[in-house]
Amino acid sequence: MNFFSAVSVEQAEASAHLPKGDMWSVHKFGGTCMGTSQRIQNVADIILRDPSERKLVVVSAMSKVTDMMYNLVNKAQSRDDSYITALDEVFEKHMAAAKDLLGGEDLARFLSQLHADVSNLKAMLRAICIAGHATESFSDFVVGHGEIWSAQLLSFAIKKSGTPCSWMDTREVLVVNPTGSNQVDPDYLESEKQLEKWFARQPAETIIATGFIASTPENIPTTLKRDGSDFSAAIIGSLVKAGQVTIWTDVDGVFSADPRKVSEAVILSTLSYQEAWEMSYFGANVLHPRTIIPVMKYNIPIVIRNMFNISAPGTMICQQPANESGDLEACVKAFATIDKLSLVNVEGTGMAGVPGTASAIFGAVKDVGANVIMISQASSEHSVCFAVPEKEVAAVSAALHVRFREALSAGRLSKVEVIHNCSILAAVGLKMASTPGVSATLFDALAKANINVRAIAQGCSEYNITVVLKQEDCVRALRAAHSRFFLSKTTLAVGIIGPGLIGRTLLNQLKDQAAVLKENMNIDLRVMGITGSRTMVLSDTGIDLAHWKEQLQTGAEPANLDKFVDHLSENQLFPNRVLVDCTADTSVASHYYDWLKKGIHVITPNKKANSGPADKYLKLRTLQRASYTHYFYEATVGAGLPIISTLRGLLETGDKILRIEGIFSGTLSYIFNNFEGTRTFSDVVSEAKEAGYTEPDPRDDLSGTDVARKVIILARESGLKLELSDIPSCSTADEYMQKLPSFDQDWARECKDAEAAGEVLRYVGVVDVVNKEGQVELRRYKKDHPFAQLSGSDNIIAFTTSRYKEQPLIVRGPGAGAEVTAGGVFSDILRLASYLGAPS
Ligand SMILES: NC(=O)c1ccc[n+]([C@@H]2O[C@H](COP(=O)([O-])OP(=O)(O)OC[C@H]3O[C@@H](n4cnc5c(N)ncnc54)[C@H](O)[C@@H]3O)[C@@H](O)[C@H]2O)c1
Ligand SMILES: N[C@@H](CCO)C(=O)O
Ligand code: NA
Repeated sequence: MNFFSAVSVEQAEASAHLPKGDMWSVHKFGGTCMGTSQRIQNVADIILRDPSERKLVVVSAMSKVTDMMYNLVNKAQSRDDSYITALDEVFEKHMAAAKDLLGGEDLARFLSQLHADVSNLKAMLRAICIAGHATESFSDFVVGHGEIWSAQLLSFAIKKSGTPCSWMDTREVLVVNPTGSNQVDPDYLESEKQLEKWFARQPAETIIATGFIASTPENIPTTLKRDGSDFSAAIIGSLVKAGQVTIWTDVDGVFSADPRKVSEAVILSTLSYQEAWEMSYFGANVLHPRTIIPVMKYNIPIVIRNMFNISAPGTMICQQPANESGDLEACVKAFATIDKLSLVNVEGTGMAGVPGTASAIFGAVKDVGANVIMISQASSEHSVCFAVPEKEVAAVSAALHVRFREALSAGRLSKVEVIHNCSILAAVGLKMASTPGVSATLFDALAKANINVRAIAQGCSEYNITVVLKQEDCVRALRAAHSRFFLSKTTLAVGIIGPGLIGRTLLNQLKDQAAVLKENMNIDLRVMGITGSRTMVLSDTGIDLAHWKEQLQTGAEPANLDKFVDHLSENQLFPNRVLVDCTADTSVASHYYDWLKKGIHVITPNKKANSGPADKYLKLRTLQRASYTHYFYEATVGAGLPIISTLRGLLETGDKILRIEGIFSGTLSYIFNNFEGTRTFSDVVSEAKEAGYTEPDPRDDLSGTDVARKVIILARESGLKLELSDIPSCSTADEYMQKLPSFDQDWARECKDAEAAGEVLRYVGVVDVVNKEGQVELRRYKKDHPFAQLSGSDNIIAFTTSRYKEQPLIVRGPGAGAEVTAGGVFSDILRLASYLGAPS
């Protein structure tokens, strides 16, 4: 019966990776899987569920047993008598497991064999103890018992259910030649012969084989050394031409990146043999490369599965990975990193065209026994750089200085330089070779996370692209690259400074919209910190925006802007970070330069930076233009109205700005539109403040300073180098405003005069690009003029340009207020997300 027809859909899906037909299905269970009697029983159940007709199961010793066995040998060698009690512990462990698992005759048979083995071992260890020395084969013989006992236990556990099952001592079958470097080479021909003999003696359809152990051609017990039982399974898989080799472990499969470093890492459903190779080189928890070779020859798929989560389908390693979509994202399978490296750079004009330089360099490296992790040389041949482990670099550097002493002193080589504290980030994927844009995307992701790449290597096989970076940047780089290829969503860590009117409105808008953005646009916005002038709250994963106010009151710590910024910039979860300055503070604005320099994007409605001293402003803009770090400030002029973006659009497409004229103050607009003499002036000003139109200090509005700042911002945007002090005295507005309430008659008369002329009074700002000046003044406009038609807090801005000469381009609408301003800031955040790669 096919077991899977009787089980859940989930388990049926799990069978998708099981081989079909009468081919052998090979399984391997490591020590952890065989850790307890219960686990051995679970292993038996998994085997019994495999519908394949022929099954060969390779097992390791129960967990910790191999170490216990080596310990026995070591004790005996050093003539420490406690090897006897240590052997008793090994015996007890297996006896207890057997008693749990088995009963009756099976138990008796296992125990009597265990007894016999243990007394043999005791005799052998005594001999070792007397000699004070164990040969390698002695020790291999002793240690191999762990596998023998676990294979026997499992085979009895399977037999218990009525399924015939034999166990195989692989020392009778696997023949290997030691290679000297703690490795062995299988002798496939000889092993195949031995295997045929074994089958002739013991035809069986379910076989439990010992992992790890083998024999030399002289029939001396040995082990597969560091490649262990995975290698046994792969060799046996290739000998029986298995339909599949399943490696059972305690993880769901191969991850797209180290899940301890990248919480969004995903399990890969397929990997090619070469990709698995690359990943294992980079220390991913995959198979040892040697394990892949035997099965690769016969195109036998290897499947990595989690025995503690049977419903997970695992990762299939095979020749032609299925379900490849061919898109950019599918080309990069995984990312891996290696830390603690140094780059060595050998440089000089005397290298170009001189054969033998590379050989001399790497000869010297080899002489000190250092391992070269990657090499890069551009075709100018003026420098060769390579990465070696940090602990080997001193010797390498010394050897190169000795080897090239003459060349260095003659100036043919200019330097042998060491760059410490480096890491490698590698993107792995077979299809990178045939897909344009992969490296561009990788480097783009790194650039956008403000990560500097020190060296690059990519062979033409293109299984991997390797970049060397500063070790401190490595995890962030890994996350930036991983999120670009795997999440395809733009993740942004946001820090909000100044949760006043605009700040808290923005936080509310973010709260209401975050889920929609995530769902529809793959934009993941996380507010990692909020700071006011007295307290701040920080979070590593994102503040709950429904409760930030309470947190800022109760769970908060004293505000500290440096700490706040460090918290955001040291955040490892999201590579893209943005500070949103919702204050009107000059000192906060003075930090933008440093933040941009750190790769933190800046968004603000605060006008102080852009209307402050011109040299500082220019320095800021120059830095920002030269980097991938963004600075957006749409809400500084006309709040949420598209003023800056309209101006930019005109300029960037080659239009010439002649004049920008407008009503830039929502507060003044409101006052002009509502002060009709029936209410007191201070009442109307209070209304404007109440409505959220005024600056934190309303005198900025009433004095005309706020308008002057906006004129400066637009003038600079248009290329004029103006200072705030270049705007002819703005005090007119202040004086006018002050007079306004007390000289009601004057005010009424002025209005009347204007009215009689068919005109109205308006407080306007002008950027006169032609004459390179800015003005702020009270003007009279005809009633049919667009500037005369405003209501509420409306702003209106007219751009006269070469293209819009007869009729200016006009933007009009509410130019102050919490919702529209916060909306303008929010849309800058989304503009940033789209610059960073969010879908449009
Ligand atoms: N109100 C509008 O319609 C409008 C429109 C466009 C632009 N803006 C600009 O938006 C900004 C905010 O305006 P608002 O009305 O929300 O002001 P607000 O006074 O209500 O809020 C400012 C907040 O910043 C905090 N703050 C001040 N200095 C700080 C510091 N050094 N560190 C941390 N927090 C600090 C204050 O405590 C306050 O909570 C201003 O720059 C303003 O010019 C406002
Ligand atoms: N206080 C400003 C807010 C918009 O910058 C105004 O009244 O226009
Ligand atoms: Na705006």
